[in-house]
Amino acid sequence: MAATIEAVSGFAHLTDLPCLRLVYGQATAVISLYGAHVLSYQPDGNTEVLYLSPQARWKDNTPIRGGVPVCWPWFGPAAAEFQQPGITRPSHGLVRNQLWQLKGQLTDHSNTQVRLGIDLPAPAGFPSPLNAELELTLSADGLQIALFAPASLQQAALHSYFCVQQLEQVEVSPLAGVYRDKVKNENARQQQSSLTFTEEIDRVYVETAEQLSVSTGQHQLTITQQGHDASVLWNPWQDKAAKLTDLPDQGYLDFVCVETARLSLNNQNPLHLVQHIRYLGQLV
Ligand SMILES: O=P(O)(O)OC[C@H]1O[C@H](O)[C@H](O)[C@@H](O)[C@@H]1O
Repeated sequence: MAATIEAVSGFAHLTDLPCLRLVYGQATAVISLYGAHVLSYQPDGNTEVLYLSPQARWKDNTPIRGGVPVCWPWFGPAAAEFQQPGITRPSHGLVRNQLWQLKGQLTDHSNTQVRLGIDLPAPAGFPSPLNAELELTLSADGLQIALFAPASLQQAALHSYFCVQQLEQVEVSPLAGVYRDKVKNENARQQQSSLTFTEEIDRVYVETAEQLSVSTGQHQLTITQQGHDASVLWNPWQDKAAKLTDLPDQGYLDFVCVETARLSLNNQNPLHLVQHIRYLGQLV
């Protein structure tokens, strides 16, 4: 069983991007040191599970559009608790556009694993420096992404973009119950157990399950989550996609985001947020 880790320069059109390529048997994954951002997961050597925008950029502090962005220590626009007068806080925290360091690597008969870390000086208004680690594990059982940080006021999300073949056939389940609808700016309740995509979707499901199934139209995935208190489901649809300069106008047809998130500001325990992606093969 091949199990290797190799430093590579560049992935897809993102030339010069410092990356690590993990191999375990037939499965491969690529993670960029910029953002500790997983860019690719191919469970069988030729099926790509993650979407990467062909217009994604990484220079000039731009976060990469696609893959699995790491949102930390806040999610979305910074809540009042993270604000400081006179300082503009970027969307989704501070680490999507930072270079992380390789802290450890391991290959053995059961998996291929890397650990990246980041240490940032205390931003204005924060009581102490910020540090986090991301562990990526590729095995016969799938790809696991785990984000760790010490106890503090924080939010986090593993903001995965999944490739889809036919958006109108995509279903994510179970996703019933209460959700925050960020498009309509209201709270709502979903009766049916699966979500389909027929309009702009930006929803925070707070009664989310430990395991979600994603049917992409051609493939079946399961997403197992730990340490989360919400799942965020996102597709920008036509009008918003047209405004995103790092996404082709029709790019919204090619992905859905299923994000494992910890959003409650009341929870100040250490962060241990996990998303485990399993590819179950082609739909028959
Ligand atoms: O454009 P970005 O900062 O990467 O954010 C992309 C999207 O991320 C999440 O899904 C949020 O819920 C959306 O409101 C946001 O539009």
